[in-house]
Amino acid sequence: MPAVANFDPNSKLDLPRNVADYPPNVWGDFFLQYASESMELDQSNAAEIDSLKNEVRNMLATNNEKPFDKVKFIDSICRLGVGYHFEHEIDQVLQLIHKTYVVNGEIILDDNLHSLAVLFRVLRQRGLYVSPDVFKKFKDDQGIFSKTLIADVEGMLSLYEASHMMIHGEEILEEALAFTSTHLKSISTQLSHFLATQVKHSLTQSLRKNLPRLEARRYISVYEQDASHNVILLRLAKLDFNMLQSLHQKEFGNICKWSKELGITKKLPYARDRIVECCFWSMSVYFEPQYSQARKMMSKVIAHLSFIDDTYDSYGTVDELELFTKAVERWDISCLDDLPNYMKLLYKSLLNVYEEIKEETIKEGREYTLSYFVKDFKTIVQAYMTEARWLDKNHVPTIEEYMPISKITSGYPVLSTTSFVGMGSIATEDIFNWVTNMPKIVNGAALVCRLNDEIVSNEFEQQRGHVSSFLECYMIQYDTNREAAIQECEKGIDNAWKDINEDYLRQTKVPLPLLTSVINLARFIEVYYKDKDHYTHSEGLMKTHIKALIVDPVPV
Ligand SMILES: CC(C)=CCC/C(C)=C/COP(=O)(O)OP(=O)(O)O
Repeated sequence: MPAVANFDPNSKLDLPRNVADYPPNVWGDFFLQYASESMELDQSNAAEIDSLKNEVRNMLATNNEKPFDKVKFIDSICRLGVGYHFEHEIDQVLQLIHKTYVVNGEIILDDNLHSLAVLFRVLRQRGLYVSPDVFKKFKDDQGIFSKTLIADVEGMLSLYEASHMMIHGEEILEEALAFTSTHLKSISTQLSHFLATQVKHSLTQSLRKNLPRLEARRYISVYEQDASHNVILLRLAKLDFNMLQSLHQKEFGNICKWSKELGITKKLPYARDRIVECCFWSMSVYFEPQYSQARKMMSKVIAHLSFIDDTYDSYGTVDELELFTKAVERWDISCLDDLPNYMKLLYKSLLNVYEEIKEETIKEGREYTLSYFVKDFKTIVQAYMTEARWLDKNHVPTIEEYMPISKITSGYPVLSTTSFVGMGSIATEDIFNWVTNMPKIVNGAALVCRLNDEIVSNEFEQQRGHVSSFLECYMIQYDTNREAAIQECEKGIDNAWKDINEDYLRQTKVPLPLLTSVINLARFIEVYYKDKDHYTHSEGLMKTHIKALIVDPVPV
């Protein structure tokens, strides 16, 4: 039995515990250097940023440009990560374009494939419906996409990116995705290094499924190499990126300091020590300065979910877990006495985080958010308990039993709700009612999380005792093999994205920033649970990305 199994002198030593052999934390105390009392934005370039913002705002307001040029300019602004400064202006321009050039969903403007595909994607990204029939004219007499398009790499790439906005029943976008993926892959060896890099990147990480801040970091250098780039916009993107980065650094520093003082990772050595990655998770949900406080709360909640997940998945015995579940159901500090020592620590710390959240929401007059948060938190802990009981009894659930529970234990329903707690008055009580009743977009994000996690984590988890995964349940229920089960997962993920896109388009009562938070949760999974679980194995891609986004400034 691994050494950590007996770390708590008051826990029962003779009990079998499924301790996982998690890799250590890869950051140590690195971020402590950035801890800071003052959370003011760095003012050194503030005046220049303001003046650049004004110039870009004026460019957005001029009416003498062709609609396609305007849309491409807006696309660059958004990809460069500075769209949040111009939400109102961008909205006005796109609403007007939609009103003028889209009739009954059909785009009535004409241009080449690249321009039409960018227009299609940009409008849908704003939640404005446009029909994909605009791409029909690029098909030949046999009804398939014309081979002549293969030479148009820019058009193919744009059609590929546009196809990821697909909703259910859009056959033409399915065909577009298959066509562009196949041909972009096969021609990539014949392209210039610059173009081949763009193609390769898009094929592994489409724009729709990529995190905005990662895209900004990458696109700044792509845009810079485009001879026709807008110098003002580029300079704004660079300065703004670095200004926000220094805020993120302070936030990471402060949370690391809090975690070190709390000392919980030392006291719960069976759990993953991933505080930096938890900060990165919440920074991926929203990066804008107005969500600094929201990130702080969310990082702490993610950290606790991670400890609790490891307690249920690995160290806790089923009897101890029953006690912890009851304590969470009662949500009262008096439950502390019922718990074994190591759980006391976790429970107390969880309630402290809750008190902090409560204080903040009371300050904002938004206490109504709290009951929704607590309800979702209880639900996830009860679902963890169901999984622990299954494991204890060696019960292999049917897919019908497994999916509703495992969508909850993906953590994404409670994290969607948590993300809204810090988003201010746009997240009204009606919206909390909506988000906590598993709307399609949250269900989709939970599925993206659960099914991707199943594909990449299954073997590592089954080495120790772990509740049966989707793959096992499916293989047993349908008497089939692993490949078929993985295929079913992939199909589920594709469908989940269509649900996400559909709900995103159809929601008129939910402001886009809220929907974007949920999409960003799904995107995080698409990046960090793709080829492996980079949260648990955080030394590779995860570390490289954290370094690029939080540590290394963009050269200016
Ligand atoms: C989204 C949330 C809740 C983040 C907190 C950290 C966490 C539990 C990650 C998933 O771990 P895992 O891959 O071990 O998940 P599971 O145990 O569900 O397979």
